[in-house]
Amino acid sequence: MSDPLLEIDDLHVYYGKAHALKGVSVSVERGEIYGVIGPNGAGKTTMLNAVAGFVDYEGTIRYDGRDLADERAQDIVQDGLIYCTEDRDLFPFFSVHENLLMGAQFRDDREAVEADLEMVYDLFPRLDERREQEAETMSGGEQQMLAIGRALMSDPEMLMLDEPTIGLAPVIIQDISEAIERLLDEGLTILLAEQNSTFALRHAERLSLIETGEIELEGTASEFHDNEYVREAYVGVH
Ligand SMILES: Nc1ncnc2c1ncn2[C@@H]1O[C@H](COP(=O)(O)OP(=O)(O)OP(=O)(O)O)[C@@H](O)[C@H]1O
Repeated sequence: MSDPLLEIDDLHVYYGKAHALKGVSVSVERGEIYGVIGPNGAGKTTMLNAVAGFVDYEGTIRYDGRDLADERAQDIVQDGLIYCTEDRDLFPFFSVHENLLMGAQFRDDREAVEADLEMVYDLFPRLDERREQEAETMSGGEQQMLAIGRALMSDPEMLMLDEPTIGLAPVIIQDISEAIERLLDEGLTILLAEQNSTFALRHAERLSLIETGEIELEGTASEFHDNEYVREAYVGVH
């Protein structure tokens, strides 16, 4: 039975005269990972930015039944929707531990926050080994893990991830893959924007392909695998 947590309907975004998103509709079911793939400049980040309220949009975005046009960014986080941007937005001079605590800034239950800290350290042992290290001195992969860990510290119901594998070594991508699978097992809902189609197809149950601001294809992972155009243009299997 359909139980959408996030519903994006007929989304349009303009940057001046440029029409960056041209009527995009996506529905993310509770507990699933939904992938959005597409080339540079397709509009993936713009879509996530619209959901986060970072850009003006036309159309409707509903989270858990509520119209996000009526909510402020802080309310969205407190309602369980968190966004891990491509820039990661860490506090560079704060330690790993301090960055993680910043993720919990809207929470009151100290015991639950402590438990989630341990959950994040268990999920990412590389962070556990670097609790006191300043974020700016960490590798790109460690920073990505920290950004995901910090997002998890808000105790989200839904996580939006923008290009979490960009520029990362396969061994680090594997660590992030395993973390994502564990989080899905625990019931987290994920909206994943990725140019790395192999990674997106490995995890996502359903996907959309966006090109120049429009959804060109929508379907299940196996439908994407079977699609010759997707294989040739995005997965590199000829
Ligand atoms: N702030 C902005 N002002 C003007 N144009 C923008 C702005 N942000 C994005 N764009 C344009 O909107 C289009 C979609 O960009 P977007 O960043 O959403 O694509 P993307 O699919 O996330 O690409 P990438 O994978 O390279 O991040 C691009 O043509 C981009 O140049």
